[in-house]
Amino acid sequence: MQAEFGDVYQFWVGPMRVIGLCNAEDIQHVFGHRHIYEQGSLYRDHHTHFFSEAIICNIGAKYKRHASIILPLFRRSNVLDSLELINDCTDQLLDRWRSKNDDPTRIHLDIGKQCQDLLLAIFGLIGFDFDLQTLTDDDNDAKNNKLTKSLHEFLNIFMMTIAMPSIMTKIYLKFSTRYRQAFNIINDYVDSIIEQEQNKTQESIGKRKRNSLIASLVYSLHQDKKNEATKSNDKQKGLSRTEVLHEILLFLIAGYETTSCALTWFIHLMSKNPRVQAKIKAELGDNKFQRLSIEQLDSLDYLNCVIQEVLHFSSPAVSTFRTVTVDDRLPASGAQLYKGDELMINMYNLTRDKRYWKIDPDLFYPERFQGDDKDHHPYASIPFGGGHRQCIGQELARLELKAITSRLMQHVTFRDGGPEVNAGGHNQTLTLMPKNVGVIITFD
Ligand code: HEM
Repeated sequence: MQAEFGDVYQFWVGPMRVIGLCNAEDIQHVFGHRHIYEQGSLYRDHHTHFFSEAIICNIGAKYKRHASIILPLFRRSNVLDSLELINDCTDQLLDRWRSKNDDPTRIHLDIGKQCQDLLLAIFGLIGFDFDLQTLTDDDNDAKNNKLTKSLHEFLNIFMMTIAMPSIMTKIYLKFSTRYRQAFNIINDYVDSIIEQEQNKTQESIGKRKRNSLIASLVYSLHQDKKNEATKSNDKQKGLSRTEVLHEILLFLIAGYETTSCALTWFIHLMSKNPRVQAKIKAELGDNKFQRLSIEQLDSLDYLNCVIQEVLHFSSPAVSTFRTVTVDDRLPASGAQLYKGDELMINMYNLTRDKRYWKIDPDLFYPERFQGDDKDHHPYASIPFGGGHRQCIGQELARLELKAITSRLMQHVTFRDGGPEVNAGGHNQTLTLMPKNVGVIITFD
């Protein structure tokens, strides 16, 4: 669309005017003015079909109530405590690979699923103190596949219904047995997660509520449901059971899908770029197998650039939305916006826009962030969005990616499985997932 219509173009979704934005200057303005630009209603409306009470669908007082409970848990200081757990789970994945290492030429075609299993296991434990058993179970075990398959099904239906009018989505979800089955399985897991937490003493929940998502959610459950329901959103405190359920459902999906997508890209890109892999291993130096501390991870500058480049080169999220709440004019393009307009912020286009990158943006080249592109426009690479509705989980995602990739690079080398099976390309689901990934895993 940008190639044909320029940096700012419009189209209509029913009666709603949607404006596509592709220039960093206007996008910076949008993200910098939270009183004018609110969470996109196209974004919210669709999510509402799946978890209407979760933070992603909320604005105003309701958003603030949910944010006050959830946001503090995802600050960097809280997230850092999860390092050991991330290492434990990564070691489990390495053990799984080791146990299948009988044939050193085997091409692994299920890297995407392996990454999802890992990230789900990690998020289950970090977010919910709950072992989702996606790593401990054997590949063919029905139980393991049940949850990952149901989450997949849920996401596929989420994507399939994106282009449908709202009423059609409603009808589809009401009558689809595929959706019902997936939803019921996920719901059973969510119920078990809540039940496990509720079985703990109030004292224990109270103590952990500052650094455990599930303890915080369960601690905030309304004691007097009827009384709370009569209050307006700005007077209410805590969350209803449905709100807790929807938050868990949202986080179960948001907590693994995007990060596992980035990790799958990392593995694919490493297999295609032995030079980059060798440089990461050289940076790890003598720290061959020992677990790294936060300080050691922070000192890995080159790996940091690689992760930045993976998120930049193959940004898991391609766009996000904002709704205009007051008439405004965009500073760079001069486009006039009116209350009720919807903005589509094209994050992916920015990453490929030659105006913002001195080194060819179509090249996977981590060194760009150490050299010519070090001082790039701050809004030319925004994998986590921006402004007050930017990604809640970005500190956790960055820690996960750095801890997992450094641990993998301490133990294995990824090699190209061949031009066809490892051809890359992408499938657009909720994220931009790599399509053909086939790598050989060699233990160093
Ligand atoms: C590489 C990993 C990730 C990427 C690329 C990513 C990307 C994004 C993007 C682009 C947005 C929209 C931001 C905006 O509109 O400005 C978003 C929102 C969100 N993300 Fe992430 N995300 C990642 C990981 C996570 C994780 C690990 C979690 C959970 C722990 C998470 C939870 C959320 C939530 C709850 C929102 C909605 C925020 C709101 O509505 O205020 N994300 N993410």
